[in-house]
Amino acid sequence: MTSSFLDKIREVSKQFFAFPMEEKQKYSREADSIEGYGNDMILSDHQTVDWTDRLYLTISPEDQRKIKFWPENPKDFRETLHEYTVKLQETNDFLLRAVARSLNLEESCFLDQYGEQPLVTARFNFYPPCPRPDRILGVKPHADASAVTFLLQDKEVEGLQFLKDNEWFRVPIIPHALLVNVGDQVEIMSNGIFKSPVHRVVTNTQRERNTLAVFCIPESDNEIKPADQLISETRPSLYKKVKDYVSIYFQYYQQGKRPIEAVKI
Ligand SMILES: O=C(O)CCC(=O)C(=O)O
Ligand SMILES: [Fe+2]
Repeated sequence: MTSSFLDKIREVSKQFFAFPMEEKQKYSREADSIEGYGNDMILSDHQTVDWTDRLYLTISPEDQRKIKFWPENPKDFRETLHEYTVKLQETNDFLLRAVARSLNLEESCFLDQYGEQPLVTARFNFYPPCPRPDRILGVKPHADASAVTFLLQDKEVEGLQFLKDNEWFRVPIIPHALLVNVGDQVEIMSNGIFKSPVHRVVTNTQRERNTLAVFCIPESDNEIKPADQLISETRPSLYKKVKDYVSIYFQYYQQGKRPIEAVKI
């Protein structure tokens, strides 16, 4: 992907969030559904709400797209998103084959667990300036439910941080790079060799921030599990077999718990 193409995606997402509220609200999500434009979903009385506007869209399988939520403006939004995610799916496949090879496994052993019809979703994140960054997060600490996440960061404004050894580390801006994040499902499939890291987004008082996360997720009917070759007497299976991990995930996430704990043995 060329850097001008990455800039183009940033541009269309910025343009969308810059429209007046009436325009964006044409794509508003329904109260109990994640898909569409809106704020953080409220799933629990105990949750903290993230300081963010989002546009959440299903990309693949194509027959599951809800096109009524895909912005008509800017004019090239739909086409650009489609083109971007086609490329990302190729990147996802390439990457998972390489990861398998790096562990001396059959090349397709992770990809096979995606099933015939993997799910690809996109989350456009818009973080407005926030009066109380000392108390309010753009996204609360979480690890991703996906197998793999591709994040296109803002070119000018930082905000993402990863947790390691109880300390938060900031992610620098590399304008022409995508950040690839291992999600919980690769942690499970790799029997914990690849860890799904906890991350959060901090806010700032001065500048808005735009990012786009694309999540690659195994088909929900497909069972995922640690690859057989990664289980041995010395390294037993650390995770249960699981279907539709994303549903389990959401129940835990909004209560501030780590969903992967639910599938650990
Ligand atoms: O906006 C970011 O930098 C990260 C967003 C994120 O973690 C997510 O959408 O899962
Ligand atoms: Fe995330």
